[in-house]
Amino acid sequence: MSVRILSADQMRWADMTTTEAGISGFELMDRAGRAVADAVLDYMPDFGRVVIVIGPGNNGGDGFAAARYLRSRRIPVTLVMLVPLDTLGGDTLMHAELAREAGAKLRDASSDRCFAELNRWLLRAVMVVDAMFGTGLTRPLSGRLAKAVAQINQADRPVLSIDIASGLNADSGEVMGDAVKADFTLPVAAYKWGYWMGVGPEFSGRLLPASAIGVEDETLCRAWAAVPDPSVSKGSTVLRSACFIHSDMIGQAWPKRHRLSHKGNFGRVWIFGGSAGFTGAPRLASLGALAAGAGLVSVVCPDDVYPVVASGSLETMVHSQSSGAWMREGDGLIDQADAIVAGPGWGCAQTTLLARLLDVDRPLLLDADALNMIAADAALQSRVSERDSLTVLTPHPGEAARLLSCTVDDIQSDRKKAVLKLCKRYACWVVLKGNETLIASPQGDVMLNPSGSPQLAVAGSGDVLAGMLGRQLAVCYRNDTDVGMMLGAGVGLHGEAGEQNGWYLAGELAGMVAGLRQGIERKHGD
Ligand SMILES: NC(=O)C1=CN([C@@H]2O[C@H](COP(=O)(O)OP(=O)(O)OC[C@H]3O[C@@H](n4cnc5c(N)ncnc54)[C@H](OP(=O)(O)O)[C@@H]3O)[C@@H](O)[C@H]2O)[C@@H](O)CC1
Ligand SMILES: Nc1ncnc2c1ncn2[C@@H]1O[C@H](COP(=O)(O)OP(=O)(O)O)[C@@H](O)[C@H]1O
Ligand SMILES: [K+]
Repeated sequence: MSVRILSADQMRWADMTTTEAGISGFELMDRAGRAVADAVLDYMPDFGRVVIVIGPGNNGGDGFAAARYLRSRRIPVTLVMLVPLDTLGGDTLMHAELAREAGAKLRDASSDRCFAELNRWLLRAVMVVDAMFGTGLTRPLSGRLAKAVAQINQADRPVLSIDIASGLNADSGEVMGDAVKADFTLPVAAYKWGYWMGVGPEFSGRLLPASAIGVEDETLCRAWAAVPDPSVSKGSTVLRSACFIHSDMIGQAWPKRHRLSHKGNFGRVWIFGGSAGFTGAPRLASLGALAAGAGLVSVVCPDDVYPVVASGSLETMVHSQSSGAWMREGDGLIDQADAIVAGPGWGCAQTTLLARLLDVDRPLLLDADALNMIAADAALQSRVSERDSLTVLTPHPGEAARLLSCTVDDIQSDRKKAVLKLCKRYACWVVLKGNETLIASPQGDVMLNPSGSPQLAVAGSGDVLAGMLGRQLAVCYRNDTDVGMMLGAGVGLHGEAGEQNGWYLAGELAGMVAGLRQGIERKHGD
């Protein structure tokens, strides 16, 4: 299954490259149509008529091809055309003819006189296939085409959209005039950003696995370099690759534990955080690190909150900042750290200590107040971008806006652009949190996390994530594991835990994470 995410132009380039390599447009359409028919057969609620609404481009061609495959399974099919047949392209016309020969009814709804045909057939459908527009939508829908979308949405039938819900911009997830509210979207060959950007998730319904139509993975990967991503601007890192986080990636991060393993094998995470009024944050981060499987977790907190943090932490070692033992030159305890997390609940009066941590040659995750201090201090900003060791920033949209001196709306209106800008500005890994968290490497490799839930919008869930990712970085440091895979798996598991029922406190979220993680580790033994 492909997990690549492409822009509309990149997809067009990949389609074209594939046809130049010898697979005809007709054949690609045919394979897409077969995948659509299979998906319809999987999800149609009952045996009955399938109505396929055909638009002016190749998306409609996929619809005609699907009709033939559905007919071969004796499904009654009506093809309702929103443009005259004789205006369609050659491959599409050939598929239209084959669909007719296979017994599909072709009905014209391309003029005001016969537009009522659309509603007449929609009312007789058990399922509707939206083959109006795919990646070729260039302007807002208007007139009859917009009316057709409204009628499909009003018909209250299950809708499967081919490639993308018609009317949704495949890159930005914006609605162009109006858009079909799909129950299912079947991506053709690869995923498009529009499913997740903007209001895309509200229109895409359930995303099915991308159909393999013969566009090679290598071609999809070359498309990023061949065609610039629309989000790339002067101030941002160039997007080099894009995929979404999937269960295989999550599985790889937690191999089976060796029978003779001990806590020293599973990474030591050091967490710097806590301040008066915010004593829970470093504790939640430490729970996150332990839940993700860290062997040893230490917390360093300001002296005034030391008794509170220490007394609430059974499983972690707690040091006060002034005790000094943890950061002696040469043999200080900090030398034992495999990764450092700084920021949860720390307050903004820790710039001196933060500057010292930036000098420690260990993977460093900067969260919460560490990010706020950096946003307000040009000297710290330079030190972040000049660091040689692995550095990860984990801002939520508010922190991201401070780091880029812009508004939250600027961040949220193009999150992909924002994450690439943060990479460029700070020359490090960035995890831009929120619905559909984005991770980007300094080289421009972007991962999108499709899991998660608004359940996660609760105080402390980000602290749990910071600790979890601290553990992931510790494993990278010890075992030289792929950083993108480890961060992606951490974010993915956090999202999956957030989707579970049975928790509402961030501490309980850590418990959910631990349960899922242990399940993955044990599964590797089966
Ligand atoms: N390429 C391939 O080999 C393969 C492609 N595949 C499939 O094809 C889809 C992409 O096909 P596509 O490029 O033809 O785009 P699609 O969205 O169907 O229609 C574009 C047409 O709509 C028109 N148009 C645009 N906006 C409009 C508006 N607001 N109102 C009215 N008209 C508007 C536009 O006209 P123009 O802008 O030129 O005036 C053009 O005529 C892709 O998503 C996948 O499903 C697969 O079969 C695999 C192989
Ligand atoms: N609506 C949402 N959908 C999915 N995930 C969300 C949503 N809201 C928040 N989250 C996730 O919850 C976490 C919240 O982190 P953050 O804002 O730093 O919270 P806190 O500072 O309280 O710990 C992040 O991982 C974020 O991606
Ligand atoms: K469509």
